[in-house]
Amino acid sequence: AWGYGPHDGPEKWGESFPVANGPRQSPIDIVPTQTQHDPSLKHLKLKYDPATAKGILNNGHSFQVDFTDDDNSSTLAGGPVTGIYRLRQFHFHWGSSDDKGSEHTVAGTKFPCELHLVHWNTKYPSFGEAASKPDGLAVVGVFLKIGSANPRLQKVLDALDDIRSKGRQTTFTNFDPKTLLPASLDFWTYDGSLTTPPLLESVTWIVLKDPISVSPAQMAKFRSLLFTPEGEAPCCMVDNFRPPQPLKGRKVRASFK
Ligand SMILES: NS(=O)(=O)c1cccc(NC(=O)NCCCCO)c1
Ligand SMILES: [Zn+2]
Repeated sequence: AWGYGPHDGPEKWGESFPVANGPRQSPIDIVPTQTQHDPSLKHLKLKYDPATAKGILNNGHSFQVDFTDDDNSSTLAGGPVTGIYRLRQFHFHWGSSDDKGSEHTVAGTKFPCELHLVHWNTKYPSFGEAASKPDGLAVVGVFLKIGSANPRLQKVLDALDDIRSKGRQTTFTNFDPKTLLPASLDFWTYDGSLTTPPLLESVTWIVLKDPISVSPAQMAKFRSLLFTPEGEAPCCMVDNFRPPQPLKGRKVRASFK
């Protein structure tokens, strides 16, 4: 199976997932001076019901907070998308040190961490179905920047003690992911893919321009997780990011001037 190490990491994924070298792979380096402001982009409409938060899981690649997605209680609309997309889960990617960790970069700048809020298009019957369609998914990316401790992250970080090893999960309820977003919803958008295998080219990326804060101590909590299941030699869950991929002629649009 795939991972982030020297033998199973991003440089090897193409052997099992040839789409790794496809025309719309993610992440990318966003170069603001080469983006185009698109005044026709609508504002992002995010409606999240805290009651849809269900659980938190260490899946061996990251950890994710899962939401019930059997109705339109938590949705994304507007922005670059047509129709209504349902929130499925959010997760993070981070580094072994504060100088790296994000998947998207901004004019070469790496952030220590990146949050992904994953939504699927309700024109399809399920996430699994949507994940194989070119307009199936919409992922909101949020950069985390080292600064003061972010109180909004604390409930998530406090739950990590219960899911240290791969396969561990616990209940995680009454949480509004909107509290994790920056004040401004200004964004860049482009057509891309999942950043992990199966690397499906089904994601409309919506990357917020403004970061949220995270403290060094909070970053240490992310790094206390393990890639490995209980009973195996422990391997710290760090550097679970794919590096930027070739743009291959794609345009990156900005919702702001
Ligand atoms: N990192 S991301 O592009 O936001 C993204 C979003 C939704 C799913 C995925 N990747 C997967 O679900 N991969 C299947 C196995 C992952 C862990 O079980 C990646
Ligand atoms: Zn991700």
